[in-house]
Amino acid sequence: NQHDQTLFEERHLRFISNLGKGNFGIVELCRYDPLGDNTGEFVAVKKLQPNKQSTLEDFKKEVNTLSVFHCDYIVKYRGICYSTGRLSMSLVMEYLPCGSLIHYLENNRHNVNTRRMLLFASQICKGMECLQSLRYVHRDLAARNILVASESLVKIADFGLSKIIPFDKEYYRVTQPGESPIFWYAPEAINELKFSHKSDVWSFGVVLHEIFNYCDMNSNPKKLCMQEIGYNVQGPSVSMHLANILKNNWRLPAPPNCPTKVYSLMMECWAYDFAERPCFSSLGNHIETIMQDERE
Ligand SMILES: C[C@H](Nc1nc(-c2c[nH]c3ncc(Cl)cc23)ncc1F)C(=O)NCC(F)(F)F
Repeated sequence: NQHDQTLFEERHLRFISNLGKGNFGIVELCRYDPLGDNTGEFVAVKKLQPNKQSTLEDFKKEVNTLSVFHCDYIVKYRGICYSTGRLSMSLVMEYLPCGSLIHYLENNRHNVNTRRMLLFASQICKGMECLQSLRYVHRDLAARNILVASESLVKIADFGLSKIIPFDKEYYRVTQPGESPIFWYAPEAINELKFSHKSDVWSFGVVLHEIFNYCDMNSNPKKLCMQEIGYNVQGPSVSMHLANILKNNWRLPAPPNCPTKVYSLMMECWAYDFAERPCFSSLGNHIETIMQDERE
């Protein structure tokens, strides 16, 4: 709740480097060093940049979201830092030195086997079950938004686009598309801007595809979809072309050496009708069954 919010004093936050730009704003690597002797811990600080899409209120919602999540598979929120004059605020999170799953898989292809990939996938499922239990839809589930905590633990991050589904509905409809990651979007999200736990399941299928492609940038979802659509198609009509090929049952092709059972799991996540897609709990169980069969 609001009262046990851990407050970080801006004067003790020492900027080290920029980690990247997220849905809400930039994330910096800082050392929180109240003793001033460089013994303080590293933290990831997300600076809010209120723009047309996101306001301070939305940001406070993200803060509250993260603060109630006590899940091993969701990046840990540490507290907030009000900047001088309280004009803006920053979200302080744990810093995971291994970085995003894209970075990790690109650089560790040789020592990540099928079992390890399936372990990561089952952890993402568990993190999504946590989110779902609080009626949150992530809306930007992608390998770039998964953090690697260790060689056997990953965590979901970047809730900048996440929304709470209203209690009287099963989906959340956004007003403006913004710069959306449409290649990770379910058809109903592309066509009607409708987001639900089942549209997150579709995106999970795309994350599974990324993992089994070792996040190889030459065969990432955007590249493969644009190859199918045709590079001469530009701008807003891309989403219409993407919706069409999905309607005509085109799907991302099986990654090289991807086990048949894993590819059919992706295909289940990409059922055109969201009611036919599995839920995260059954996905998690299915993945653990495949893990047992995978004698590595
Ligand atoms: C916008 C920020 N971008 C980046 N973050 C980090 C990062 C390393 N270690 C980290 N530890 C805690 C956090 Cl919150 C981020 C990082 N590395 C490269 C980035 F481009 C981000 O949040 N990306 C989502 C996700 F966290 F999943 F990678």
